[in-house]
Amino acid sequence: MTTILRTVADLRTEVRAWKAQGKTVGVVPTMGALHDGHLSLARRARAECDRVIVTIFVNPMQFNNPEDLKKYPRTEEADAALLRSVGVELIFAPAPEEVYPEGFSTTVSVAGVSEPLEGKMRPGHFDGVATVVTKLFGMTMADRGYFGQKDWQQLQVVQKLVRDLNLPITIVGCETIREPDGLAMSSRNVRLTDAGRRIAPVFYAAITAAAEDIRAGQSDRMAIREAAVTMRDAGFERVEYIELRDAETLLPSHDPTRPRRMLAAAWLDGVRLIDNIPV
Ligand SMILES: Nc1ncnc2c1ncn2[C@@H]1O[C@H](COP(=O)(O)OP(=O)(O)OP(=O)(O)O)[C@@H](O)[C@H]1O
Ligand SMILES: CC(C)(CO)[C@@H](O)C(=O)[O-]
Ligand code: BAL
Repeated sequence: MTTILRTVADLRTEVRAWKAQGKTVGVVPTMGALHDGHLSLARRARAECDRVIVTIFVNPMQFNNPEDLKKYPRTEEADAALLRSVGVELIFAPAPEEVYPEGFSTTVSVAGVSEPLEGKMRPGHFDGVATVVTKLFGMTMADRGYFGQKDWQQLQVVQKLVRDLNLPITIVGCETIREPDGLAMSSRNVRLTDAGRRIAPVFYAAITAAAEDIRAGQSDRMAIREAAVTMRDAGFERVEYIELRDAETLLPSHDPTRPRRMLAAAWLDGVRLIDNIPV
């Protein structure tokens, strides 16, 4: 059975009872509109923890664009059915007032890793993510937290905040789940037109080709420029960034002995898509 709870008090009562029985608890934070990417996180949590909580909360604090917040897909009934099929015990779906009651005034801000790339393009976004994730960890008292590599920078921000604040939770980064044509699954993909959906796989193909060229010895700058041209020629309105970075700090990296990551963001059909791959 999958229970839906809406208040922190009810959630705490349930989790305290589990903990008293010595059960381990996994949490999968989401904003809903669930797809196979989310479900892969829930399945991994299911395999590794005695009890699984999926949180569904479209967090206003992390949206720097009010239109994006308004248009964010909300499909709670379908989400609950999917989570039931995975065997998730509890859905925590609070109202904004429950998470941010009158007078709420704390911000968690992770300096450094939050600043480039998504942080630069979406000012305030990672403060919103770091604050809500810290709250969700406190509310759920989970032992393990599951996050997708699709949001690579977010995963690094969360790992850093857990280390810096000594939070008693282990973060598990899960592989990006893709459509058969390579497009990374994302809740925002439903906003693409049919024509846009046909163009979208060029994103992953272009950054994959660039990563291969860099590994084969081509200059970073040249390989990245070619990827951007390929995407624009295919019909992407705008390539916001394609960057090769240190996989953990996200600082520019020209040291091939350290793990590196290519991260990118681009607009198609007025929808902002992101993706990343190891190099
Ligand atoms: N394709 C995917 N593969 C693996 N994990 C994913 C995938 N898509 C999302 N996730 C992870 O699921 C969690 C919740 O993400 P979120 O609810 O924002 O979904 P989303 O599809 O990324 O939506 P958005 O359109 O906001 O990017 C995050 O940890 C995210 O990294
Ligand atoms: C982690 C998260 C649920 C926090 O709101 C969100 O940023 C997301 O869905 O990736
Ligand atoms: N998937 C990361 C959350 C966001 O785009 O707001």
